[in-house]
Amino acid sequence: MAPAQELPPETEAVQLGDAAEKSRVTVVGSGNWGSVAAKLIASNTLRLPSFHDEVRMWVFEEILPSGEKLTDVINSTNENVKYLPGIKLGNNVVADPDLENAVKDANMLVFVTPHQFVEGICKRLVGKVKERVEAISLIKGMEVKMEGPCMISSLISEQLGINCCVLMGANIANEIAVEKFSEATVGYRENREIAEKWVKLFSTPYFMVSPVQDVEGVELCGTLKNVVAIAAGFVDGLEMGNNTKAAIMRIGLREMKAFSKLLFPSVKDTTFFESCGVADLITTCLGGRNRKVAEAFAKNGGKRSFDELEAEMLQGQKLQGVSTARELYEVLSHRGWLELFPLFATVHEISSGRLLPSAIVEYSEHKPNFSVVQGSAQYY
Ligand SMILES: NC(=O)C1=CN([C@@H]2O[C@H](COP(=O)(O)OP(=O)(O)OC[C@H]3O[C@@H](n4cnc5c(N)ncnc54)[C@H](O)[C@@H]3O)[C@@H](O)[C@H]2O)C=CC1
Ligand SMILES: O=C(CO)COP(=O)(O)O
Repeated sequence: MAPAQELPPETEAVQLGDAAEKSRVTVVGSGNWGSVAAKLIASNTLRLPSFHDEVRMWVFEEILPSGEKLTDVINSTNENVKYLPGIKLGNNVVADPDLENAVKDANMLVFVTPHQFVEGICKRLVGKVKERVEAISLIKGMEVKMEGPCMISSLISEQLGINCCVLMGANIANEIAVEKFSEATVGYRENREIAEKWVKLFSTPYFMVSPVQDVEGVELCGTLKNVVAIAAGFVDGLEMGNNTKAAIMRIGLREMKAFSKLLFPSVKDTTFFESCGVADLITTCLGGRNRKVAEAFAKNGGKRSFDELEAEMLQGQKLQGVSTARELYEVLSHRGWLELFPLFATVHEISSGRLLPSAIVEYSEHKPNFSVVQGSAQYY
């Protein structure tokens, strides 16, 4: 591959922009990916005249074993010592434990927390954000409501009354933190100009971002691949080898595509070939946290719970795949789709203790066999 090129400077019109027009960015979240996102953004706000230098980062406050507050340590060392140790975030990143204060001046909000916390955060933000704020979600997950599944970007949009794009991709945070080359996809609904602004805010020579007009497709890719990664981890824990894992990834990708299109017929086939699709599926099944903890779960024969393993192995970082599998299962049962998605369904049945990890490749009643289902379902 050709060496990464320097990014072009902003156009003269943007450079001459009045200071009042500059955008202020706040990152809502400061976990492993949240901290890397703040670092990426902070390198660009310093470089690009259309943004204020400072990047606020809302921190869910916690007390470290040393007795110090995480926020204080981030601000004095410029490192998130708990979730991204050893990496300088940039002196223009300011950690703020006060959610309202962190967002009040922002006109660009980057949401990047584990998905289970977003609804509570949005409730606290109602009426507290600026009027014409733009948002982007880096969160991989969904909520299930009485009315059906609700993507996180829609939840943010609906609760706060603001537009919300998404950024997803093959983005293991620790690799991007040390500036190894990777790609990402920005999903947007209608406004290409806003999408381009997000692309500009995130792009660096080692982080190449492309816009795609398919917000649901991009977000569902990022969400569903975490369930496939749990299946890949089971296969690793059972030492079933590369062919089996490749089969799981292939079947998983087909289920991702089928489910996405059933839910949103507008989802584009081409989205699955972007970084948010097949590339994210591969990297997560090879090197992600969901895979790692699912491997340990299978090695223990399902006798130690995911919660216990997550706490022990990830030390505060959160898995998304197990809860997404549960949420997905609710949708599949409610709509009578369980038989169409045997891989998704089996992941939940194993992770909730109803089946043994070996069931991931076994015959069962609702799973006649994977190939029959693939051949017959019109949705594939
Ligand atoms: N880490 C990675 O490599 C990548 C993660 N993502 C996605 O980004 C999202 C955020 O993940 P990470 O930044 O890695 O977080 P993480 O997994 O490091 O999660 C821990 C974060 O949750 C916070 N937290 C704990 N309890 C909380 C509460 N009650 N309310 C609010 N926050 C609380 C912690 O303070 C910490 O900031 C997830 O949806 C994940 O799937 C996406 C791409 C890569
Ligand atoms: O989404 C990710 C990479 O793109 C990270 O996946 P894990 O949460 O499994 O580490």
